[in-house]
Amino acid sequence: VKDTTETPDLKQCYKLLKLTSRSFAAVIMELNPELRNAVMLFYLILRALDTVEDDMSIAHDIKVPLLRDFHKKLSLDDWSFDGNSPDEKDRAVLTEFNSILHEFHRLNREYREVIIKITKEMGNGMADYILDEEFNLNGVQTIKDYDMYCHYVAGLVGDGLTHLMIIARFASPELIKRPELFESMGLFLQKTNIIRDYAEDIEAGRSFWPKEVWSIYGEKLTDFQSAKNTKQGVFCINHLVLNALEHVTDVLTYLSSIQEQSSFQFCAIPQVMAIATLALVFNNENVLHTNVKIRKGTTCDLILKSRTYKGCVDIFEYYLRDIRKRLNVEDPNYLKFNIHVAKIDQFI
Ligand SMILES: COc1cccc([C@H]2O[C@H](CC(=O)N[C@@H](CC(=O)O)C(=O)O)C(=O)N(CC(C)(C)C)c3ccc(Cl)cc32)c1OC
Repeated sequence: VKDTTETPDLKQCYKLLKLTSRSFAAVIMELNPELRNAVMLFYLILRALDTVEDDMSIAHDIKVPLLRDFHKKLSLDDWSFDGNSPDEKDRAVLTEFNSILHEFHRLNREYREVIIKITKEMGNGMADYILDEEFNLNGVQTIKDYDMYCHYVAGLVGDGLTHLMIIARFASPELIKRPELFESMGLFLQKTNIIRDYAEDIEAGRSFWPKEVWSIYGEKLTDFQSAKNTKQGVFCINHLVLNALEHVTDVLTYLSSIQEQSSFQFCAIPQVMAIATLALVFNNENVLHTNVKIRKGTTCDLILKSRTYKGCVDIFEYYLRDIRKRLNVEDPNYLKFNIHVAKIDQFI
């Protein structure tokens, strides 16, 4: 019989989850008990990895091996790390890592193997980027580099979660043969975040917009912040939105393969938030100066409507039409947009 007692460690883990991301934590809490702890622990381990990577006070010769070997910490009974990440909620995940480890060892072996495998690949991907001089100096170059970067930070998460759901028998094993589908689940979310976070990232001295795209519209990535380049900046946003929309058919195909209600909602909610965010950033010059967010009321509607597959398709259809209506004839992307959105319409 499954031991479902709430140990003090498990309570501590859920406290950490609520601390790290209120809204998404609620979605994880709704998951079927068979999957809830595995996903919660996977989420916290990923946050711990992110916190190490983001902690600028850790010297490279410490950080690189720590990231590459992070998956080996998951085999220890006790381990924690006193970082100096600016954010208290992120620091806690590392200082309280013992609770995560104790609960991790109570997971079904197959779940643990998936989480260890993804943690290893992501940790090594992060370490490679830290050592990649060209990436640190000039940022993301080609669209291929853009997709690869998003693979390491987000595609791998889609990979891991898909395998956890298949082990739990909540998703069709057919998905294993379609890695491009779970890759798109990650890339659609990450590309939406990268487009939306332009102003915040430039402020932090970085951006992940690929040079192959932004160099069509400007000399330097920071150019779009000055008023005279606003129009070019908006065309660049639209080009990146069009690139992200290429993942829509994969996302909808993936969602149609999830067979358990709480897992379906867990997967659907971030995707419908992302399409609503893409519609918000499309043709929106505010993105060049601030972090735009969809309204709370919209979020509630999306969560309710995304409970069924048809509801999700309706949401995507609504926002794709909305974007198409606002296409600007002088936008160089005009023709490509129309062709692509029409293709998605056929799919839907
Ligand atoms: C099949 O794949 C998925 C199915 C369901 C959810 C997610 C994905 O959704 C959240 C949703 C989330 O975390 N939303 C935030 C809002 C925000 O960050 O803007 C929130 O609601 O707080 C998200 O954004 N990321 C982060 C990455 C995109 C880097 C993977 C994420 C990080 C860890 C986990 Cl375990 C899961 C996810 C999936 O991952 C692709």
